[in-house]
Amino acid sequence: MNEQDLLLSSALMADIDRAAREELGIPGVVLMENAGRGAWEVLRRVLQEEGTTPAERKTSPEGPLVFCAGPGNNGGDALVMARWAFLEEQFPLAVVTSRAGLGAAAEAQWEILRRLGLSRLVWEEEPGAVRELLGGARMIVDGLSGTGLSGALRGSAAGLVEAMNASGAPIASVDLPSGFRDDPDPGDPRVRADLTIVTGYLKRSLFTALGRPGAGRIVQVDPGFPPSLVRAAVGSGGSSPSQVRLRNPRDLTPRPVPADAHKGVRGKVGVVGGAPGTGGAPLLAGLGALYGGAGMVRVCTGAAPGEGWCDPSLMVKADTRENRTGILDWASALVIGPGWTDAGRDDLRDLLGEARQRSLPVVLDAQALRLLEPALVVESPQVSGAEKSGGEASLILTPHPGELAAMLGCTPRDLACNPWEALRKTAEIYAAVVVLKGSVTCVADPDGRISVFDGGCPALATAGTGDVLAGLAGALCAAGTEAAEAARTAVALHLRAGQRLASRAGWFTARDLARSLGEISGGAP
Ligand SMILES: NC(=O)C1=CN([C@@H]2O[C@H](COP(=O)(O)OP(=O)(O)OC[C@H]3O[C@@H](n4cnc5c(N)ncnc54)[C@H](OP(=O)(O)O)[C@@H]3O)[C@@H](O)[C@H]2O)[C@@H](O)CC1
Ligand SMILES: [K+]
Repeated sequence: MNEQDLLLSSALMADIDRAAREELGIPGVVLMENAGRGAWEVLRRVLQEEGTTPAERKTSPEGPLVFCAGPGNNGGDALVMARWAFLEEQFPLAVVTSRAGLGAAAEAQWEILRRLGLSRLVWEEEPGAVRELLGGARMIVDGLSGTGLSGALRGSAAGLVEAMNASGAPIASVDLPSGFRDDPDPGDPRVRADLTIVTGYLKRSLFTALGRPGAGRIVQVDPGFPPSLVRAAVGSGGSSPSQVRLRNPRDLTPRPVPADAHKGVRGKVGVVGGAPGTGGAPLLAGLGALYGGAGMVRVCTGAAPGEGWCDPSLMVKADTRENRTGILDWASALVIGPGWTDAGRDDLRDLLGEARQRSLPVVLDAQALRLLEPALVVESPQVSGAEKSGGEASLILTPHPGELAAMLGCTPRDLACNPWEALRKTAEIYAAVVVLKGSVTCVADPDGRISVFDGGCPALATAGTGDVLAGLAGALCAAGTEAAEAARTAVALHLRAGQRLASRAGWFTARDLARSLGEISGGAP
């Protein structure tokens, strides 16, 4: 399976599944066998690894693997897994189905198990016995629903999901944690999985703010889809608007700096922000830029002199009209917004306009995103990118979900459920690169591509880390990297620095993060 990093909607995955069967004539039972056997091999490896079960789950080492199957092909996959587990004779196991009547493919798989001598419990008929079984499971395999779910899980399956979550046993979901769908509601019943074994391509619902915490570790198996099908479905060019890809942070590194590069050629970053009480933010952005390789950083701050002072390497000036003009003439990229509040709003809008006129790359962060008002209505068809963007200069927006929601007139909850179209439209309409920050961070290009970065850690969600990111993106732009690549590289380096610090030192501050960034972007091993 090529294109392994593509994130697809469940609906598109179901289309590809159908095309494999109907257009290419690959029997569904073959795909199911490949999916189920591959998923079992993943699960067996996980069971054999030491300490893979999360501490908060109770494990019953001698307990059975409980395979829970729904009526569809997702249930069929789980029953194929049960067969391979049974044939290996290593693990005690039990089978549960949500209801007695199954669809044809799942029924065929159950019939094989029945003839092999296995029995099953039916949730609808014996809920008490099923609860008891689940409570003593070594691991629950969740095959209630996958890409075929329509609407929120209802009826017996919803009840079984609740019982699985309440059991306290670890859960491995097949393809998707049951209940996941393309357009979910936060209140949907859904499995909270420790491991998700994806059959086929990765699904977008796993990488939203709502979905990611409930998917656990994500592993892919290939049921044998011809890659031509997915290429035909999403477009083989790099700019298809429907392309959402998972990126490995290790694949993105800053451009090498020549050994003789002096500070003048490594880029000059100007930071404008700060207000009384939030003086640390622009300085942290400045540090992010310095540790990201900028040769020089100037900060214009509206905070009181000395407030948040953190490093003598930063050239700090008061935020006056004169100093702003000076920074415009001097900088090779600007970061506008860290720690800024509303004071002098028109002035700052002028600064943004002037920077854009001069084709100076700009990173717009925090409250300064409001300079892009009037509020954008995402659906608004009459607003073209050219009218809104005001030129070709590169613009990077770095909102958190609350800030993006305010720009779009939606709620953070909407973005948590399904951010893809909102992100794509925002990038297109502003002709900007949009970095939506979170435990999963997404970078949307104006041409419609979205890069997804997984693996955020709680320590990265600490005050000031976003300022460091904005400064780093500014440094990469100042060094001549194109805006989208600069934003993606900044997110990747920021994530790696955070992961590295968290594994070494646990909690950390934004200032520590900036330093760690220096090690990584400077090429320390
Ligand atoms: N693509 C691939 O790579 C391959 C796909 N494969 C696998 O197939 C999976 C897709 O299978 P699928 O299409 O049969 O649907 P699935 O996810 O089992 O769930 C739907 C079932 O649940 C039911 N149901 C529906 N809505 C409901 C609701 N709101 N509340 C309650 N119940 C609801 C509905 O039954 P109904 O109630 O309509 O009788 C239906 O039977 C996919 O995720 C992957 O695991 C592999 O085998 C091969 C390679
Ligand atoms: K499932």
